[in-house]
Amino acid sequence: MEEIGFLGLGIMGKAMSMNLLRHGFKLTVWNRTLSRCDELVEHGATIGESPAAVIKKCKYTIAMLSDPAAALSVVFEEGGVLEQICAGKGYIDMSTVDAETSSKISEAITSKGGNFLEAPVSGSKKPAEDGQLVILAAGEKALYEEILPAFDVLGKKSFYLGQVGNGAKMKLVVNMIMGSMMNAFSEGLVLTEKSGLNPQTLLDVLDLGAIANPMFKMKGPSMVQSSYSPAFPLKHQQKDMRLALALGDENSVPMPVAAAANEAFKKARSMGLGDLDFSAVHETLKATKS
Ligand SMILES: NC(=O)C1=CN([C@@H]2O[C@H](COP(=O)(O)OP(=O)(O)OC[C@H]3O[C@@H](n4cnc5c(N)ncnc54)[C@H](OP(=O)(O)O)[C@@H]3O)[C@@H](O)[C@H]2O)C=CC1
Ligand SMILES: O=CCCC(=O)O
Repeated sequence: MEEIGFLGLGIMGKAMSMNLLRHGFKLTVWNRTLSRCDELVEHGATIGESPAAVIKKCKYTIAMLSDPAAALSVVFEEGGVLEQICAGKGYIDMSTVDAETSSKISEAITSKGGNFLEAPVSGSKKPAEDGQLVILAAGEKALYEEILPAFDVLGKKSFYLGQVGNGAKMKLVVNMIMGSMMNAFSEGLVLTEKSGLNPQTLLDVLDLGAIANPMFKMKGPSMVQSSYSPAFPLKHQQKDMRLALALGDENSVPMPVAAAANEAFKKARSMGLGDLDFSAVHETLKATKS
């Protein structure tokens, strides 16, 4: 396949680009904090000095950026994607953003003749390292088909969901459910301890029943030990709750459970826990229930 550009080498972008390099893809990478490119260069990537320089060099460029503000700035600011995007080039934004942000980016790219696909992912650091993400793509179908060889390396399954915005919405619904579940799980763990039971026994019981799931299994033991090394930073989960609640607002869908979960994530941010794993919301519940 043609050389691929990659913008944004945070937790996910680094793991995804390492995986592409391991599978023989040629990559040109860019990150706002340029030193984060060094490890990728050691593994064979080339550095592009700006998003525009990456777009100029590569037929396809993937972005994995923190939030709507970052996704917009990489496209629209000086040295950004728009300066070099043109007919025959494809831009694939895999960041988790809202449909409005994605549509703005899509309109700008397509007005210059480029092709656009949004493709947020379900799955975190480890699935990104192992090529086990679930890809929620929407936008230009032809670009989806052209980029499938890369998606096949990055993920275990890709969904094509139709028009731009549908991938963003699906991703926000999934993360809204995940954030709500994390809060219910955390309350259960606190209640277990406060009522004199062993939280490890709760984990064993949950894992054998109807609500067993990979998130409880993976995060439970570290939450019991108050250990929150970031796989999915809490500040990004709160961003996703906020964007999902706005989607609920737009569609007149009452979401009292998600709204309460969002407040808990906001509280965690106010306690300085935003850069820890989203499971650190557990600390806020422990604090309020002691
Ligand atoms: N971590 C996870 O488990 C998952 C995350 N996601 C989503 O993927 C995206 C990336 O997440 P993750 O890798 O965890 O996040 P990180 O916080 O680790 O990385 C964020 C990236 O965005 C860049 N960035 C932030 N602001 C700007 C800006 N204004 N201009 C240019 N670049 C900017 C950062 O650059 P710099 O290094 O300079 O700060 C960094 O490369 C998010 O949208 C997140 O919601 C989706 C699935 C799972
Ligand atoms: O957006 C982050 C999702 C994390 C996960 O699916 O485990």
